[in-house]
Amino acid sequence: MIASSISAIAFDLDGTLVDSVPDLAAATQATLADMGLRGCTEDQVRSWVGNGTEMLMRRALTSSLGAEPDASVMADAMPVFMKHYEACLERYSKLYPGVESVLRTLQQRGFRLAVVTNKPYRFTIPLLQAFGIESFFSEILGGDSLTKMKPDPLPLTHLLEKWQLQPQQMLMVGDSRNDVLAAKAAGIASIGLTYGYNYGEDIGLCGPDAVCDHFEQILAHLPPQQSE
Ligand SMILES: O=C(O)COP(=O)(O)O
Ligand SMILES: [Mg+2]
Repeated sequence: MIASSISAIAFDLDGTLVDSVPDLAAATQATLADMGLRGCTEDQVRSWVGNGTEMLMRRALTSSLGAEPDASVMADAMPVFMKHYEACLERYSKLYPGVESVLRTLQQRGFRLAVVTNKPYRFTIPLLQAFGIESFFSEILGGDSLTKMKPDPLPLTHLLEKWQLQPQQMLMVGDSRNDVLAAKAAGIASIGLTYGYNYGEDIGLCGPDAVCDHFEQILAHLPPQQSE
Protein backbone atom coordinates (compact mmCIF):
# COMPACT_ATOMS: atom_id res chain seq x y z
CA MET A 1 0.00 0.00 0.00
CA ILE A 2 1.23 3.51 -0.79
CA ALA A 3 -0.12 5.20 2.36
CA SER A 4 -3.04 4.49 4.63
CA SER A 5 -3.54 8.25 4.90
CA ILE A 6 -4.68 8.73 1.26
CA SER A 7 -8.15 10.25 1.05
CA ALA A 8 -8.07 12.01 -2.34
CA ILE A 9 -6.86 10.91 -5.76
CA ALA A 10 -6.02 13.09 -8.76
CA PHE A 11 -6.22 11.31 -12.12
CA ASP A 12 -4.55 12.29 -15.32
CA LEU A 13 -6.83 11.97 -18.39
CA ASP A 14 -5.06 11.24 -21.70
CA GLY A 15 -3.28 7.88 -21.55
CA THR A 16 -4.67 7.19 -18.06
CA LEU A 17 -8.49 7.19 -18.22
CA VAL A 18 -8.99 7.56 -21.97
CA ASP A 19 -6.95 6.34 -24.95
CA SER A 20 -7.35 9.63 -26.80
CA VAL A 21 -4.45 9.48 -29.25
CA PRO A 22 -6.53 8.16 -32.19
CA ASP A 23 -8.61 11.36 -32.22
CA LEU A 24 -5.68 13.64 -31.36
CA ALA A 25 -3.85 12.07 -34.32
CA ALA A 26 -6.86 12.48 -36.64
CA ALA A 27 -7.15 16.17 -35.71
CA THR A 28 -3.39 16.74 -36.07
CA GLN A 29 -3.33 15.02 -39.46
CA ALA A 30 -6.36 17.02 -40.66
CA THR A 31 -4.72 20.27 -39.51
CA LEU A 32 -1.47 19.55 -41.36
CA ALA A 33 -3.46 18.59 -44.47
CA ASP A 34 -5.52 21.81 -44.34
CA MET A 35 -2.28 23.79 -44.11
CA GLY A 36 -0.82 21.94 -47.08
CA LEU A 37 1.94 20.48 -44.93
CA ARG A 38 3.52 17.03 -44.72
CA GLY A 39 1.44 14.62 -42.62
CA CYS A 40 2.39 12.54 -39.58
CA THR A 41 1.67 9.11 -38.14
CA GLU A 42 -0.40 8.15 -35.10
CA ASP A 43 2.78 6.82 -33.45
CA GLN A 44 4.42 10.21 -33.82
CA VAL A 45 1.41 11.90 -32.23
CA ARG A 46 1.55 9.41 -29.33
CA SER A 47 5.11 10.55 -28.65
CA TRP A 48 4.12 14.25 -28.82
CA VAL A 49 1.20 14.16 -26.33
CA GLY A 50 1.78 15.22 -22.73
CA ASN A 51 2.27 18.97 -22.56
CA GLY A 52 -1.08 20.20 -23.84
CA THR A 53 -2.59 20.98 -27.21
CA GLU A 54 -0.34 23.87 -28.15
CA MET A 55 2.82 21.86 -27.55
CA LEU A 56 1.35 18.94 -29.53
CA MET A 57 0.80 21.28 -32.50
CA ARG A 58 4.25 22.84 -32.07
CA ARG A 59 5.87 19.39 -32.15
CA ALA A 60 3.80 18.34 -35.19
CA LEU A 61 4.67 21.51 -37.10
CA THR A 62 8.36 21.20 -36.19
CA SER A 63 8.39 17.66 -37.54
CA SER A 64 6.52 18.63 -40.70
CA LEU A 65 8.46 21.82 -41.46
CA GLY A 66 11.84 20.53 -40.28
CA ALA A 67 12.17 23.64 -38.08
CA GLU A 68 10.36 25.35 -35.18
CA PRO A 69 7.18 27.05 -36.44
CA ASP A 70 7.15 30.83 -36.07
CA ALA A 71 4.41 32.62 -34.17
CA SER A 72 2.27 33.29 -37.24
CA VAL A 73 2.28 29.62 -38.30
CA MET A 74 1.27 28.65 -34.74
CA ALA A 75 -1.46 31.28 -34.78
CA ASP A 76 -2.79 29.86 -38.07
CA ALA A 77 -2.60 26.25 -36.91
CA MET A 78 -4.22 26.43 -33.48
CA PRO A 79 -7.80 27.37 -34.47
CA VAL A 80 -7.71 24.78 -37.26
CA PHE A 81 -6.60 22.08 -34.82
CA MET A 82 -9.20 23.15 -32.22
CA LYS A 83 -11.98 22.95 -34.83
CA HIS A 84 -10.91 19.48 -36.00
CA TYR A 85 -10.41 18.09 -32.49
CA GLU A 86 -13.75 19.45 -31.29
CA ALA A 87 -15.42 17.61 -34.19
CA CYS A 88 -13.82 14.23 -33.46
CA LEU A 89 -13.17 14.35 -29.69
CA GLU A 90 -14.45 10.85 -28.87
CA ARG A 91 -14.87 9.37 -32.34
CA TYR A 92 -12.10 6.77 -32.04
CA SER A 93 -11.05 7.28 -28.41
CA LYS A 94 -11.78 4.62 -25.79
CA LEU A 95 -12.03 4.35 -22.04
CA TYR A 96 -9.28 2.01 -20.81
CA PRO A 97 -10.46 -1.32 -19.35
CA GLY A 98 -11.56 -1.18 -15.71
CA VAL A 99 -11.72 2.62 -15.48
CA GLU A 100 -15.41 2.97 -14.79
CA SER A 101 -15.65 0.15 -12.25
CA VAL A 102 -12.55 1.27 -10.35
CA LEU A 103 -13.76 4.89 -10.20
CA ARG A 104 -17.11 3.62 -8.89
CA THR A 105 -15.37 1.50 -6.25
CA LEU A 106 -13.18 4.39 -5.13
CA GLN A 107 -16.17 6.72 -4.93
CA GLN A 108 -18.08 4.14 -2.87
CA ARG A 109 -15.07 3.83 -0.56
CA GLY A 110 -15.25 7.56 0.11
CA PHE A 111 -12.21 8.83 -1.79
CA ARG A 112 -12.42 12.33 -3.21
CA LEU A 113 -11.60 12.16 -6.92
CA ALA A 114 -10.27 14.80 -9.31
CA VAL A 115 -9.08 15.04 -12.90
CA VAL A 116 -5.86 16.99 -13.43
CA THR A 117 -5.08 17.07 -17.14
CA ASN A 118 -2.98 19.18 -19.48
CA LYS A 119 -5.77 18.98 -22.06
CA PRO A 120 -7.66 22.28 -22.51
CA TYR A 121 -10.68 22.46 -20.21
CA ARG A 122 -13.12 22.98 -23.08
CA PHE A 123 -12.30 19.48 -24.39
CA THR A 124 -12.01 17.83 -21.00
CA ILE A 125 -15.61 18.13 -19.85
CA PRO A 126 -17.24 16.88 -23.09
CA LEU A 127 -14.79 13.97 -23.26
CA LEU A 128 -15.53 12.88 -19.68
CA GLN A 129 -19.26 13.30 -20.37
CA ALA A 130 -19.05 11.26 -23.58
CA PHE A 131 -17.72 8.32 -21.57
CA GLY A 132 -20.17 8.84 -18.70
CA ILE A 133 -17.50 9.35 -16.02
CA GLU A 134 -17.70 13.12 -15.36
CA SER A 135 -19.90 12.70 -12.24
CA PHE A 136 -17.21 10.69 -10.39
CA PHE A 137 -15.06 13.80 -10.05
CA SER A 138 -15.63 16.64 -7.62
CA GLU A 139 -12.87 18.75 -9.23
CA ILE A 140 -11.78 18.88 -12.86
CA LEU A 141 -8.77 20.98 -13.89
CA GLY A 142 -7.69 21.42 -17.50
CA GLY A 143 -4.27 22.52 -18.70
CA ASP A 144 -5.56 26.08 -19.03
CA SER A 145 -7.60 26.19 -15.80
CA LEU A 146 -4.70 27.71 -13.84
CA THR A 147 -1.60 29.71 -14.80
CA LYS A 148 0.64 26.62 -14.95
CA MET A 149 0.18 22.99 -16.02
CA LYS A 150 1.95 19.73 -15.06
CA PRO A 151 4.87 19.14 -14.51
CA ASP A 152 4.37 22.28 -12.43
CA PRO A 153 2.83 21.29 -9.08
CA LEU A 154 0.30 24.16 -9.17
CA PRO A 155 -2.80 22.11 -10.11
CA LEU A 156 -2.05 19.66 -7.28
CA THR A 157 -1.18 22.28 -4.67
CA HIS A 158 -4.36 24.10 -5.73
CA LEU A 159 -6.37 20.95 -4.92
CA LEU A 160 -4.57 20.43 -1.61
CA GLU A 161 -5.46 23.98 -0.59
CA LYS A 162 -9.02 23.80 -1.85
CA TRP A 163 -9.68 20.51 -0.07
CA GLN A 164 -7.65 21.47 3.01
CA LEU A 165 -5.52 18.34 2.75
CA GLN A 166 -1.94 17.51 3.69
CA PRO A 167 0.32 16.16 0.90
CA GLN A 168 0.32 12.67 2.47
CA GLN A 169 -3.45 12.54 1.96
CA MET A 170 -3.33 12.83 -1.84
CA LEU A 171 -2.21 10.53 -4.64
CA MET A 172 -1.62 11.28 -8.34
CA VAL A 173 -2.29 8.54 -10.91
CA GLY A 174 -0.91 9.13 -14.41
CA ASP A 175 0.88 7.78 -17.45
CA SER A 176 3.48 10.49 -18.00
CA ARG A 177 6.59 11.85 -16.36
CA ASN A 178 4.69 15.15 -16.13
CA ASP A 179 2.29 13.51 -13.67
CA VAL A 180 5.07 12.00 -11.57
CA LEU A 181 7.16 15.19 -11.57
CA ALA A 182 4.15 17.34 -10.61
CA ALA A 183 3.35 14.91 -7.78
CA LYS A 184 6.94 14.95 -6.49
CA ALA A 185 7.05 18.76 -6.62
CA ALA A 186 3.77 18.91 -4.67
CA GLY A 187 5.09 16.38 -2.15
CA ILE A 188 2.43 13.79 -2.90
CA ALA A 189 2.69 10.10 -3.85
CA SER A 190 2.20 8.91 -7.42
CA ILE A 191 1.37 5.78 -9.38
CA GLY A 192 2.72 5.49 -12.92
CA LEU A 193 0.72 3.54 -15.51
CA THR A 194 2.70 1.75 -18.19
CA TYR A 195 0.02 1.51 -20.89
CA GLY A 196 -0.27 5.22 -21.73
CA TYR A 197 1.94 7.77 -23.42
CA ASN A 198 5.24 8.80 -21.93
CA TYR A 199 7.21 9.97 -24.97
CA GLY A 200 7.97 6.28 -25.60
CA GLU A 201 9.89 6.06 -22.32
CA ASP A 202 9.53 3.74 -19.31
CA ILE A 203 7.40 5.57 -16.68
CA GLY A 204 9.26 3.70 -13.92
CA LEU A 205 12.44 5.64 -14.73
CA CYS A 206 11.07 8.90 -13.33
CA GLY A 207 10.47 7.29 -9.95
CA PRO A 208 6.74 6.98 -9.16
CA ASP A 209 5.95 5.32 -5.81
CA ALA A 210 4.40 2.39 -7.68
CA VAL A 211 3.99 1.24 -11.28
CA CYS A 212 0.84 -0.49 -12.59
CA ASP A 213 0.26 -2.19 -15.94
CA HIS A 214 -3.55 -2.08 -15.65
CA PHE A 215 -5.90 0.47 -14.13
CA GLU A 216 -7.47 -2.14 -11.82
CA GLN A 217 -4.10 -2.68 -10.14
CA ILE A 218 -4.22 0.74 -8.46
CA LEU A 219 -6.75 -0.66 -5.95
CA ALA A 220 -4.05 -2.91 -4.48
CA HIS A 221 -2.05 0.19 -3.52
CA LEU A 222 -4.87 1.96 -1.71
CA PRO A 223 -6.43 1.53 1.72
CA PRO A 224 -9.78 -0.34 1.61
CA GLN A 225 -11.52 2.78 2.95
CA GLN A 226 -10.36 6.36 2.97
CA SER A 227 -9.35 7.32 6.48
CA GLU A 228 -10.76 10.84 6.92
O1 LIG B 1 -3.11 17.00 -23.51
C1 LIG B 1 -2.00 16.49 -23.24
O2 LIG B 1 -0.95 16.76 -23.83
C2 LIG B 1 -1.91 15.48 -22.13
O3 LIG B 1 -3.06 15.39 -21.37
P1 LIG B 1 -2.96 14.60 -19.96
O4 LIG B 1 -2.32 15.56 -19.01
O5 LIG B 1 -4.41 14.29 -19.64
O6 LIG B 1 -2.16 13.38 -20.21
MG1 LIG C 1 -1.49 11.53 -19.66
